[in-house]
Amino acid sequence: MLQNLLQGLASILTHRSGDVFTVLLVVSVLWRATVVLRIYSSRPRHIPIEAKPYPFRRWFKDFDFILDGSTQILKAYKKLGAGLTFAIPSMGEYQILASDPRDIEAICNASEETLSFHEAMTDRLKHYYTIYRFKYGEPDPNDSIPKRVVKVLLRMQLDALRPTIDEKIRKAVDAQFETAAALKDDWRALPTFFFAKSVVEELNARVILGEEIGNKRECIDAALRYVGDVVFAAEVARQFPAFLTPIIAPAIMRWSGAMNKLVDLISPVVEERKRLQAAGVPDLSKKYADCIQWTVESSKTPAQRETPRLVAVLIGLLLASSHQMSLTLTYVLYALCDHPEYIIELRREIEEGFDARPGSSNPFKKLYLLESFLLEVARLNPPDALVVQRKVKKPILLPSGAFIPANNLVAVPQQALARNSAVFSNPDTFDGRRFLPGNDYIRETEAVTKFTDVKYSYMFWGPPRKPCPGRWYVSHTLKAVVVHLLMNYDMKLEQKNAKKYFLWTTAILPRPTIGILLRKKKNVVDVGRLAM
Ligand code: HEM
Repeated sequence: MLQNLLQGLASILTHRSGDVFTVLLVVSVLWRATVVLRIYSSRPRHIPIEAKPYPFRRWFKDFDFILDGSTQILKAYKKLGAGLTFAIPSMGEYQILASDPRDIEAICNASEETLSFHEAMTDRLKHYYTIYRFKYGEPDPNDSIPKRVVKVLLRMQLDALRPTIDEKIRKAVDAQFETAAALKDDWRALPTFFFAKSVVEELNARVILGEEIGNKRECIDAALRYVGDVVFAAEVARQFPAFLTPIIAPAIMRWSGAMNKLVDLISPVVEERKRLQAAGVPDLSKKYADCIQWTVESSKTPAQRETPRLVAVLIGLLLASSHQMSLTLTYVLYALCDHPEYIIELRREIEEGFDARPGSSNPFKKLYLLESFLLEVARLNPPDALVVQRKVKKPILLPSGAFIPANNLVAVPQQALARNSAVFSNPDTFDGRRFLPGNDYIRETEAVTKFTDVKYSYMFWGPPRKPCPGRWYVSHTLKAVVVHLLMNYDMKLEQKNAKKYFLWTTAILPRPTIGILLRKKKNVVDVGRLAM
C-alpha cells in the first residue's frame, strides 16, 4: 500500500496529473505513517498504555486530545487506580504520566541531560520565536540569572515594594470597575478573565519593567497582548510538523506586533541601565527597584550582557509571571463567587488579623483561612493538567520498573494527583478550610501549611527541589488583590451555572465570556489602618 501511495505521488509530481486534494491526502498519509513509526519505535515498556496510537481512528483521536487532553488523563488515572504510572499517546509522542510516588520523585530529581526541562519547553513554547530568539543553555546554562532575580532579589524587595504593589492593585481594580458597564443596583459587569489579566499585567509590568515603561499604557497593553500571542502561536505551531514552526510561529508573532513593541520599549532602558552601571553610578538597585535592574546586575559575562539577550530574559519573565497568575486569580474569583459563605468569613478574618503597619514583615501572617482558601483553589484548579514536563533525552528505567526510551515526554499529572482520595478526603469537593490548622494554639505555635510550601503530594509549584522561584511574589500579590477586593467590593458571577472552563490539550483555561459583577461595598473598612 505504501508503495502504491509513493508511486501515485511520484506520478502526480512528474506528470502534474491529479488534483491538489490527492497530493495533500498522500502527503498527510505519508506524514502520519512516519509519525506512527516514530511513536511505535520509542514506545515505553512495562507500563500500562491507555490506547494504542496506530489504528486509523486514532488519527482523529489526536483531535480529541487537543480538545480535552486533561479529561482523558483524569479518566485514565481513575480507571487504572491512583499510584500507577501509565502512558497515553498524544500528538506525535507518548506522554508518560508518573503517579507512582517513587517515579514522581525520580522524575522531579532527574538531571537535565536525562530528562530535559529545556527541550520540553522548546516543544511546548517554541520560545526561540515567541520569546525574542531566547535560547536555553549558553550563556546561562542553569537559568541562574532569572532564578536569582526572582527568588532572591524580588523576594528580598517585596517589603519595600509593598506600597507600590498596593497602589497598583487599587488603581488597576478601580480603573477596570469605572470603565465597566453600569447595571441595576450599582452592579457593574466585567469579563472575569480579562479583569484578572489586566490587574496582573498592570502589576507585573511595573515590577518587572520598572517606572519608566512599566507604568505606560502602551507597554501594559503590549504585555497583555504578548502573553496571549505566545500561547496562541505555540499551540498553533504544535499542531503542524516541526519544520513549519519557523514559518508559523514568527508569522503570528509579527502579525500581532506585541513582542516587537515590548522589545522597542525595553531595549533603550536596558542600554541606559548598562551605561549607568558602567559609569559607576552608586545605589542603582535602590533607585530602580525592578527586574530590569536586577537582571542587568546579575548578568556578568559579555554574552549574558548583550542587550537582545537581556531583553529576551525580561520578556521571558513577563511571560512566566503573567499567564499562570492571571489564571489563578480568575479561579480565586470563581471560587469566591461560587462559595459566598467564605466572603463573609474572610472579611471577618481580615478585619481581625490583617497587619497593615508599614514595618510589619508579613501583613497576611494571621490570615490562615485565606492561606487555606488559596491552597484549595490551586489544588482544584492547576493551570495545566501536567507539571514537571520533561523530554526524555536518554532512556530511563523508573523505580516502578517502567522503561522509557528517548523522545517521549514524561510529566506528573498534577490535576489527577490532587484528586487522590488517599491524600485528600472528598477530593472533588471544594473545601476552603481543608488546609486550616485545627485550632488557635496550633496556628500560633506550629508551622502551618502555606500557599508557598512545596511537596510531592501538592505539585502546584513544580518539583520540590527546584520549584517556582516566583511563588512568594504570587502569594503576596494574590493575597493583596483578594484583600483589596473583599474589603472594597461585593462580587458575584453573572451567569451562575455556566461552564467556566475550556480545555486545550492539557491546558485548563477560563472561558473569556464568564462575567463577574462588582459593586462598591457599603461600610468600607480602611485596611491601611488595620493593625494587630
Ligand atoms: C500562579 C502562578 C505561577 C505558577 C502556578 C507557577 C508555576 C511554576 C512551575 C510549576 C514551575 C516549574 C516548572 C518545572 O520545573 O517543570 C515554575 C518555574 C518558574 N517560574 Fe513560576 N509559576 C507562577 C508564577 C511565576 C512568577 C510570578 C514568576 C516570576 C516573577 C515565575 C517565574 C518562574 C521561573 C523563572 C521558573 C523557572 C525556574 C527554573 O528554571 O528552575 N513564576 N513556575
